[in-house]
Amino acid sequence: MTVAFVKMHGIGNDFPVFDHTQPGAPTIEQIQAAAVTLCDRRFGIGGDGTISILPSETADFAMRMFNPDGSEAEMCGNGIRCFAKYVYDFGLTTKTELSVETLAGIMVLVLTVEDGKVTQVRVDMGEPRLERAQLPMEGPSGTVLHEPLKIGGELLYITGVSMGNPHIVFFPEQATDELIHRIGPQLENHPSFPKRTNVHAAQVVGRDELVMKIWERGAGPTLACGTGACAVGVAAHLNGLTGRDILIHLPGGDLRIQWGIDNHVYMTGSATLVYHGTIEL
Ligand SMILES: N[C@@H](CCC[C@H](N)C(=O)O)C(=O)O
Repeated sequence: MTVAFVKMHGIGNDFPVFDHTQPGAPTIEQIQAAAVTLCDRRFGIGGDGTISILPSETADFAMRMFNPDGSEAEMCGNGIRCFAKYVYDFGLTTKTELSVETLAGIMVLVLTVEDGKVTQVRVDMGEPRLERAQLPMEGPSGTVLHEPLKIGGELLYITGVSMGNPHIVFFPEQATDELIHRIGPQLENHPSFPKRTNVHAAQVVGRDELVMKIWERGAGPTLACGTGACAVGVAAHLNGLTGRDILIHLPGGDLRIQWGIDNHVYMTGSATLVYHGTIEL
């Protein structure tokens, strides 16, 4: 079967995007079964996960996301901005405020349109979930705030934030590639996390600015993680390191993260179309 897709990215976090609203589109089960190959950078299209656009009974659209290891993620922050650009730019909607059903709940998106194309998307990512059981992480009830954890003889102080998907954040003096490549896989697969976890090393630059390095569950090191940037923003404020409105420099670009007094986290950033293609499934 020949399947149409577009390749998109949100500050370097890249995805083959499949539109299941079109006649002749693959089923979601076919994309799930093929996710490992589709995301392979040598044997497939290549990507940090697949994004699927589906109809919804409770929102304007529904989104599903599969990681390069074939596991399904509850939510994808960079992916949902690409999703918004696709549905507007390709005429699936004329709305500039959209609701999108995800496994982490319904997200509300506000699109900035210039010359008929979406350039920026602001996403209401909902409330951060701070209870240990909501991550989930083994251990006593309560939050996971600046909690000591030994990883391979190294003592880390971790903060746990779920944005519907699990994130562990720590704050080294220098957030280097070497550090995240070493710590990331150990924390992702640590027995404390029954659903594994995304991992972020965040370096404070100022009260409203951070640099972060990323290790994604099911994907490894990536150039950006939108839900991860939200988790870093929340964790930094909870640890008294920043205010509630911050600019985060990720390896692939910048995201603005605002943790509102309504307790919702707002993420603003770009989305880019790279190319159209077809592939044999
Ligand atoms: N890149 C994403 C997150 C994708 C899912 C993640 N790997 C997980 O398994 O939770 C983002 O931009 O949020």
